[in-house]
Amino acid sequence: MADPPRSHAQWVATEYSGNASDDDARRHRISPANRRVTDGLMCRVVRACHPIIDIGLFPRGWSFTLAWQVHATHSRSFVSCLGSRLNHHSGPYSTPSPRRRRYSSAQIAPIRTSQNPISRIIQDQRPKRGTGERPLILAFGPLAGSRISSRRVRVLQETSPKTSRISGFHKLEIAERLKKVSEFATLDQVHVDQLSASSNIDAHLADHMIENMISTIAIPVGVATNMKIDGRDLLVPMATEESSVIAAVGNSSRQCYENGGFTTSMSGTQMIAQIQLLDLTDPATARVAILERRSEIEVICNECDPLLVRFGGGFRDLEVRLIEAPSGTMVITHIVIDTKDAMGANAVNTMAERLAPQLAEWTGGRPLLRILSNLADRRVARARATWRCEDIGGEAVRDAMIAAYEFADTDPYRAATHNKGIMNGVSAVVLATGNDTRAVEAGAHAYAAKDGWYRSLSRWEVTKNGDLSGVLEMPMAVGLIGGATKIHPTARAALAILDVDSAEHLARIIAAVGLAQNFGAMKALATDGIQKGHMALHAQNVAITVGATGEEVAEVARRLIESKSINTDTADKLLAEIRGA
Ligand SMILES: CC(C)(COP(=O)([O-])OP(=O)([O-])OC[C@H]1O[C@@H](n2cnc3c(N)ncnc32)[C@H](O)[C@@H]1OP(=O)([O-])[O-])[C@@H](O)C(=O)NCCC(=O)NCCSC(=O)C[C@@](C)(O)CC(=O)[O-]
Ligand SMILES: NC(=O)C1=CN([C@@H]2O[C@H](COP(=O)(O)OP(=O)(O)OC[C@H]3O[C@@H](n4cnc5c(N)ncnc54)[C@H](O)[C@@H]3O)[C@@H](O)[C@H]2O)C=CC1
Repeated sequence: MADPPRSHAQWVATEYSGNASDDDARRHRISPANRRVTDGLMCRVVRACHPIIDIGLFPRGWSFTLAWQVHATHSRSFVSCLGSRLNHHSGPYSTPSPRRRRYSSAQIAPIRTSQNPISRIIQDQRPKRGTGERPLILAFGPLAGSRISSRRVRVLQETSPKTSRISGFHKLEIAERLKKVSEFATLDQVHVDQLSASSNIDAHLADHMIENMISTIAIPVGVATNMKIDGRDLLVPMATEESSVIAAVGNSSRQCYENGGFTTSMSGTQMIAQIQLLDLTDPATARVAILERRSEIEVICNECDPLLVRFGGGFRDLEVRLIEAPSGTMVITHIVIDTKDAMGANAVNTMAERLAPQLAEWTGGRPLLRILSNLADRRVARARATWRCEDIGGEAVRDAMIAAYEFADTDPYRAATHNKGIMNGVSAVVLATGNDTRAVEAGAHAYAAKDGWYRSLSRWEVTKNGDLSGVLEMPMAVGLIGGATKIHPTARAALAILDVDSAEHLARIIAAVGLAQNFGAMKALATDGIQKGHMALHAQNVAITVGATGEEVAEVARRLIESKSINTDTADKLLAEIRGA
């Protein structure tokens, strides 16, 4: 077999034969079971032969031809080993039989095709006219598991061979990157224009914020009204793509506004970084040896970030835990750092990396991971509010909401959705202020499981006056310094609307929004159901989906709500009516 060319990708094919009867083979081609089997086979092959891309499976009679793309980076031995692996993995659709053909690696040969290898293979494998058989074409890699339509086949023919291996992509200008993406994905001009459009963040700033940047995506920012937090009236900016989220916060806050709104507090602004030590024969001794070095550790950590120390932050505490793992006992050191107005991930990661070699020297252990924990349980924001029974619709509503809460607190299936509702509010403020949504979300869900099972982040009770009281406590690692908070102009503007003077202040506001959101969703669910309010607001999106523009949007939405059938079919008809079609 010839070496694969070093400059471009090429297609290589081999043929597989099953020992199934012709009837079975015919069934193979049409049955979902076979689809699963062949998909499974190919998944394993793909895994085994990574980084192959674009594998096609083409039935011919009762045999299959596999074709895959080989790249310049693939060595001859790599290509050769494919054969044995494919043979090895071909079991699931072939029962043992002498009739089964097995292919040695030597029999795998590049298909000699000119410019259209895929089209050639497809033609080769197409059943004869008049047999009534339709070729089944399964694609893998970029088209994983899909049955390729003739249009997709055309696209494949036109664009293959294509590769995602683009060295130096990050060094290109934004426009050049976009051109490459557009060629790779054969984008229509309308998509290219959309991706090139400017937004309220300068493209060059965005290019510095992330890697391989080609565009920006604008998420609507709204403000929640009616919020009174710790006696102060606030408008809270929220960035979200979901309708009814901001309305719910305003509506919930309205209902407790006269009763004082929200009261908030916070446990502190401390973050934990973990350092993992392995290979210790005497982990208990190592643990104590580390604890003895507390003051040295404090110095090492604080020396990493004099600016943080100047702002009143720095080392606060030390914990050392022993974790039993299958490979032995791990010694896990926690450094607890007050990161003040920074979220603090970079700050504590630097300290953990600086400290790790010292821990190794003191204990003889092997340091491995050195990274913050997103379970920021030393940075818990709290919010509470009481809704007067008469302000929320009476005892029946209150009791229904308590029952809704109890469901969430005892059933993880419900708790996940309940907490998602809380995060609708939380993540929207976190995003609007340029903070790290994933960090806060990870912390929230880990905290929700802190008692050993996944439960509600909020607690709801009936007060002695018969009112409804809600409490939310959750880790809130957000900052005013660092990350995107200082550099994203929209985040800066959002922080200006909030007029917050510390990360703690911001975290407390976010907790209040989370509680308001939770109240709104629970009340809707326990009374009218979510669709009434949510879908009424979502109706505008449905109108836009079917092509309504300008004033048509509100009109189609209005008629959709009236019709009580908020879906695209109805919207289509209503739009046609409005346009007099
Ligand atoms: C949607 C509402 C607020 C309607 O509630 P409503 O009582 O019909 O509203 P209203 O028209 O009587 O207005 C009352 C107030 O709501 C606000 N409001 C009302 N409409 C707007 C609007 N267009 N834009 C901005 N604010 C609005 C506004 O504050 C207004 O006061 P006003 O300004 O008139 O003095 C209510 O039904 C609600 O809160 N529903 C819950 C919505 C929700 O949770 N959405 C999230 C998406 S669903 C989800 O993802 C989470 C979930 C539900 O699965 C979580 C879970 O399961 O727990
Ligand atoms: N698992 C995770 O959550 C991870 C998150 N990140 C990212 O880390 C970034 C946040 O890291 P940071 O350390 O906050 O950012 P940063 O390193 O940009 O800024 C923090 C630094 O700002 C200085 N500073 C100035 N004024 C300060 C004040 N008043 N209070 C506190 N520090 C002050 C301090 O030197 C401090 O170390 C986010 O972008 C996050 O997405 C990074 C790694 C992991």
